[in-house]
Amino acid sequence: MSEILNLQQVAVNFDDKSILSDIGLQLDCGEILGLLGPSGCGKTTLLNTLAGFVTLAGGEIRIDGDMLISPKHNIAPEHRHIGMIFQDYALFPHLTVAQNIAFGITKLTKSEQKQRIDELLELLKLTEHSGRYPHQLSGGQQQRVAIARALAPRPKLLLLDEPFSNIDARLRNELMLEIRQLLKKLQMTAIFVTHNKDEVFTFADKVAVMHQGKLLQLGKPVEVCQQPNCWQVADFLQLGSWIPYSLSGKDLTTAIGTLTDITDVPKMGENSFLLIKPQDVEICEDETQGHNVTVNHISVTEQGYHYHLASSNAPSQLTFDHLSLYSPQILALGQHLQVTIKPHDLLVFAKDPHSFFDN
Ligand SMILES: Nc1ncnc2c1ncn2[C@@H]1O[C@H](COP(=O)(O)OP(=O)(O)OP(=O)(O)O)[C@@H](O)[C@H]1O
Repeated sequence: MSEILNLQQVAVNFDDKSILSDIGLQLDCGEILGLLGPSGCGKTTLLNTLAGFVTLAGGEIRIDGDMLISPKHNIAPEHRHIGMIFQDYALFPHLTVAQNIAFGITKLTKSEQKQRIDELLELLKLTEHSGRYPHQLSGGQQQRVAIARALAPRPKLLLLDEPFSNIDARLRNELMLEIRQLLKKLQMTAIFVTHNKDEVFTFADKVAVMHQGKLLQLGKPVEVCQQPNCWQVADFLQLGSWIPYSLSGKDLTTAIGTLTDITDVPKMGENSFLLIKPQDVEICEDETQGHNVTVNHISVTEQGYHYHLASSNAPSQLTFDHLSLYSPQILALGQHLQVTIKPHDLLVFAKDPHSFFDN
């Protein structure tokens, strides 16, 4: 598959302050990338840099192989063949749906314009709304118009800044699936920004997790979930709970049990914690064993209950106050119980004292 986008060591500064540094990523034709990360990490700045609204301080961007953008060689936004969809859609309020879509294709002949507009109206199920103004449309319909307008000039890359944040939760999933199918049908390469990990898993082929202007991890959603490469990625994606542990030979001990004969013994560094995913914890049915945790919060989920557990009776260096357990079983607040860790591939990370989730 041909490469549409290649970024090497991209850097951006605002007022001499580094906002993006050492960003490298590649996208093949038709791939959809979800950009994820905490507020202020630089997601929108990266989209604006690709679109040409922000200039590079370092590195290079290559679009479709032959277009090279670097600090010494800038290319104006209108010549980059990139379509952008803003969070508030930025439709022209005084233009109809059809006129909004026509905005970027005025160089085509009138009949070519009409053919392209009709095609897009049909593709985005807007035909019956073509004469309406943006204020006469729902949020979802306005978003379709924004997508149609961005697709009209046949861009090589589509950028979407939080495309689903203004859509009510009930329609969001349906719309995400529909737009994903549309982009796939058109073999359109796209990058979208989101705060929501569920959107990434529904909409993206690849996920890029950013933190403080850097790209921490890039990969398929399933890879990033199963093998997060650092504490920030695992924690931002809320992959599990962090509990302390101690190591003795091949035995790894926690407040909820010891895993023996660990072959891949994780190195214990300062501030290292074990990541426990909800599927790694199970309740021991044998009540004669006593208890090692207490239920200190309960929330209801579609599948059952989400319990927050705190360790009880553990030596002080192994205590924890938050371990997630999902179960259909009904437990009471304050109830003591015994849980164990199922043997699994251990994920151990050092906690960064300055990371965003500590604030
Ligand atoms: N025009 C600007 N001038 C100076 N600093 C800016 C400018 N635009 C953004 N920044 C700073 O750059 C950093 C990254 O901002 P950006 O909007 O790209 O983050 P983001 O990840 O998209 O955040 P959010 O998720 O909240 O939209 C922030 O610290 C922000 O304050």
